[in-house]
Amino acid sequence: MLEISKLSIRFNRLDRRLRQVHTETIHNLHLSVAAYEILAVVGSSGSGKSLLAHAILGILPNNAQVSGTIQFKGEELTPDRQRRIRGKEIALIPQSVQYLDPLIRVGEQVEQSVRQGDPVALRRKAFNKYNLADYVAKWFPFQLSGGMARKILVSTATVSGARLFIADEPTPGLDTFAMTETLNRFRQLAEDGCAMMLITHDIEAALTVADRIAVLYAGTVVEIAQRSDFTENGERLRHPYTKALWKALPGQQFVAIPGSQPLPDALPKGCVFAPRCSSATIECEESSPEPRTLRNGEVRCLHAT
Ligand SMILES: Nc1ncnc2c1ncn2[C@@H]1O[C@H](COP(=O)(O)OP(=O)(O)OP(=O)(O)O)[C@@H](O)[C@H]1O
Ligand code: NI
Repeated sequence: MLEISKLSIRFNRLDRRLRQVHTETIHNLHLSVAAYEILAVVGSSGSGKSLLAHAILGILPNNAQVSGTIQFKGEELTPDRQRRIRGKEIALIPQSVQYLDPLIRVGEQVEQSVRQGDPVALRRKAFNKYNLADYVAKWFPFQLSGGMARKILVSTATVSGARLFIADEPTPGLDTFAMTETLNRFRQLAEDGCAMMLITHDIEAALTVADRIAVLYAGTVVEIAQRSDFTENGERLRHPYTKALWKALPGQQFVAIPGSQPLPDALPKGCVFAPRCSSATIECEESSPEPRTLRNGEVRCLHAT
């Protein structure tokens, strides 16, 4: 349903001496999501998750320069097409609850995004699925708790009848029940034939529902793995960063890797992970590896086997 290839995003700005400087925040990124599938995109803060979501929807800031191609249902997503199908065929569940209009009652906001069918009935059904009382529909966003506001954002997207959903960190602020409800709702949508992209830094949540996991690091996808690859010591994982993420989980060895993700304006020349990688060689420092297929997944590492 969605096919992204060679996506790069650069920001142009003027420096203190009024010279144009470019920072590349997403580099040569490849990704696809199919109908009936939940693809999780995991990565730490600043790895480019929200920018990726905004690029797909065509809502990047004006000073962003995009290259590469994004296809939706086999056809290129041009800015014009993005405008036409945004909120209709492709729905965003945004990261920030500030996307709710503060002056419109929340029930009405959900109803406004219905394209087909009875808006009130569909809104009621969505509220019902989420244990939101019907009177909440009359509330304004400021009256909602953080978790309720998230449920409203998810409801707004799900009543739209979209086929591709992009959920940017949909679970923070939700209690365990509400989180399970949300993730089950995504599973249901996938079973109905939708394509779901679940963006999160919570790898454990991702592993409870996703079919495949794309790991984002410093603006590029370093690995695409199957959920079943996250097992035992992580021998089935392909990239050293993914293995480190897996080992860092509380249920595993709970050991963090030293160092931090490089910032977009201080990227290493070669592999983005080389400075933190214990198996890095001179080749890794010299050139950035291209993504390649490996054991039913993808990896961007010279030494992965
Ligand atoms: N408008 C902008 N101009 C310049 N750089 C930007 C802009 N928006 C984002 N960036 C940079 O792009 C990088 C990726 O940002 P992004 O918001 O996509 O991260 P993220 O993975 O969603 O992080 P988080 O988990 O904190 O939401 C960051 O280094 C950020 O500083
Ligand atoms: Ni984000």
